[in-house]
Amino acid sequence: MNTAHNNNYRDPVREALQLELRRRVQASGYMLIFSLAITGAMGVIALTNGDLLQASTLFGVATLILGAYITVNLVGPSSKTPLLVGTLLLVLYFYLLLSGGVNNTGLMWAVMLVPGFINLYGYKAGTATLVAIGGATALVLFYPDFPGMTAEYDTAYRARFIAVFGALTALTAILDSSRHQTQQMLHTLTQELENSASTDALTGLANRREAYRAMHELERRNRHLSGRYTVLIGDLDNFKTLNDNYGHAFGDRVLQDVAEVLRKNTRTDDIVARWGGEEFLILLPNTDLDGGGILAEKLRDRVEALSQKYDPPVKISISFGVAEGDPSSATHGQLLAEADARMYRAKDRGRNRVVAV
Ligand SMILES: Nc1nc2c(ncn2[C@@H]2O[C@H](COP(=O)(O)OP(=O)(O)OP(=O)(O)O)[C@@H](O)[C@H]2O)c(=O)[nH]1
Repeated sequence: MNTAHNNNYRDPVREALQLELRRRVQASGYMLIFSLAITGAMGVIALTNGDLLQASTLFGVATLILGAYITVNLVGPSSKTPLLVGTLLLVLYFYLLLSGGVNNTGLMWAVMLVPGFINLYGYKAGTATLVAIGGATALVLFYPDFPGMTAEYDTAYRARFIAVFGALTALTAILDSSRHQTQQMLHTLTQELENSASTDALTGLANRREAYRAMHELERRNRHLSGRYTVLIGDLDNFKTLNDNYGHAFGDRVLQDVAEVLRKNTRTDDIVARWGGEEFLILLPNTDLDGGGILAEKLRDRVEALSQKYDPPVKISISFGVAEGDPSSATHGQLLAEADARMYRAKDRGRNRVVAV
C-alpha cells in the first residue's frame, strides 16, 4: 500500500454492488406486485366463469405471492430475495403453462417473465435461466401428452410462443448488457477519479488527503485491535537553496527520486505520502517507536546516498521526526504535532538526522 491508494472512506465499487442488489430487490418487489395483480385478476375471472378449482388455485398462488411480498418487506434487502421471487415466478409460470390459466391465456402473461428474470439476475445469469426455461417450455409444449398438461394449444400457437419468448429474451439481454457496460464504465471512471484524487501527481505517492484517510483507518483499527502504529515526518534539508541553485525542474526530479527511495525501502503495508512541498509522511502499522526510528535512520541514509547520483554531486539530505500512536488516547492530530515538533528539533540540531524522543 505504499504507492497510491485506491480505498477511501467510500468504496465506489462496493457502493455500486450494493446499489445493484437494491435495484434487484426493488425489481423483485415490482415483479411480485405484477404477478399478484395477474393471478388475482385471473382468479376473479375464473370465479365469475364458475371454475372454482382454478379460482381457488389462483387465489392460493396469489396468497403465496402476497406472503412473499410481505416477508421481503419485513426482512429487508437480502441477496436471497431475487432467488425467492424467481422460484415463485417459476412455480406460477409452469402452472400457467400446464393449466393454460383462464381461457388458455396464461402463456400470454408468461412472456412478462423475460424482463423480470433479467432484471432479477442480470443479463448473464438471467439469460441462462431464461434459455433453460425456454428449453423446458419447448419440451412441455412439444412432448406428446406431457404429464399434468391440461391446457390445449394448437401447434402454430406453441411455435409462435417459443419464437416470441426467444426473441424477447435475446432483445432484453442485449439491452441489459449495454446497461451493464455503461455501469461498468461508470465504475472504472469513478475508480480513476478516486485514484487521481488520492495520488500526488509529481511523485505518484499518496497525497495528504489519502494520508489522512489512512491515518483515520489505522486509528479505527487500533481502537478495535489495540494495535500500534508509528508516524515519520521527513522534510528535505535546504531544499529552497537546491531549487534556487539548480532550478525548479531539478528540484522536481529530486522530489521524485526521494519518493522512489522512500517507496522502495518501506513495506507494502506502510503508507508513504507526500505531505506537502518537500515534506513526506510515512505511516507504519504495527510498528513501535524503536522500529520507526530504525527505519527513519535507514531512509535518512538512503536519501543522503542520492547525493552521489547526480552529476556533479549535489548535497541532498532529510530530517525525520518520529512519533508513536498510543492506542488508548492519542489522536492523529496530537501524533502529527509530536512528529512535526521532533522533525523541527532535528533541523535545529543541524539537519540530516532522526529525532524520535
Ligand atoms: N521543485 C519543487 N520545489 C518545491 C515543491 N514544493 C515546494 N518546493 C520548495 O521547497 C522549498 C522549501 O523551502 P523551505 O520551507 O524554506 O525549507 P528548506 O529550504 O528545505 O529548509 P529546511 O527545511 O529548514 O532545511 C521552497 O523553496 C519551495 O518552493 C515542488 O513541488 N517542486
